[in-house]
Amino acid sequence: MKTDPRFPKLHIVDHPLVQHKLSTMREKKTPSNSFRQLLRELTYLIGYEVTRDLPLETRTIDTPLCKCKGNFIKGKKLVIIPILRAGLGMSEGLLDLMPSARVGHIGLYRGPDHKPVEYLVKLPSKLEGRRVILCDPMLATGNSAVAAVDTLLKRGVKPKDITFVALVSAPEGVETFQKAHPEIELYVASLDEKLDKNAYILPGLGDAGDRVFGTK
Ligand SMILES: O=P(O)(O)OC[C@H]1O[C@H](OP(=O)(O)OP(=O)(O)O)[C@H](O)[C@@H]1O
Ligand SMILES: O=c1cc[nH]c(=O)[nH]1
Ligand SMILES: [Mg+2]
Repeated sequence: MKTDPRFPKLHIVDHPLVQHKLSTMREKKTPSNSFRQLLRELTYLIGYEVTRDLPLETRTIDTPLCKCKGNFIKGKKLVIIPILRAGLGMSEGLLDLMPSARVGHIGLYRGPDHKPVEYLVKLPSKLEGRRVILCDPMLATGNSAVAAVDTLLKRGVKPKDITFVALVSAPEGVETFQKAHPEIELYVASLDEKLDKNAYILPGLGDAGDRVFGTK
């Protein structure tokens, strides 16, 4: 994993498998079905690092041969929250890793001036004290990520319990996010170069939602 001296909470998962799969996703010739599958596989690889600090508890179990101690993920249920639409491509992968997690949804799209417009919030009750993994493949201006976290904070989630997971990020967006929410850890597969004049990430991979769902 790499870090960047400008962004203390940013973790860049740059494993060779991650770089290979992400580069394939960036290619414009990659069709939606492969794009979706790669996004899911990349989420496993990034998710492996995101969940590295999950607490374990020990129970005695019976193997076919004897008793032994087994370690299991401990504690209150995790909550996975995709930012719709594109985040759905990552929440599926996270759920494969943690099938008993609860799932919430926050629907946002980038409206005029790249300001996020919220159109859906459906969250599990009693979010307080739960560990939340918020996911969205793209962190461009950072405005959508900031707005999604604001929504969670209003529901009583503490910043220390939130982790944000993305695939591709722009320095402008990481800066905005870390200014707004300096306590929150960010995991990405890549910190790209910059935003273009339409606030798309360069080199990026285009519009993630459209590529996941084949809408353009
Ligand atoms: O950092 P930002 O500048 O806010 O941009 C990132 C947001 O833009 C994309 O969503 P989009 O608005 O395209 O919605 P979609 O997922 O429905 O396509 C992406 O999935 C993020 O949610
Ligand atoms: O490059 C970008 C920026 C925002 N949203 C995307 O899907 N892609
Ligand atoms: Mg989109």
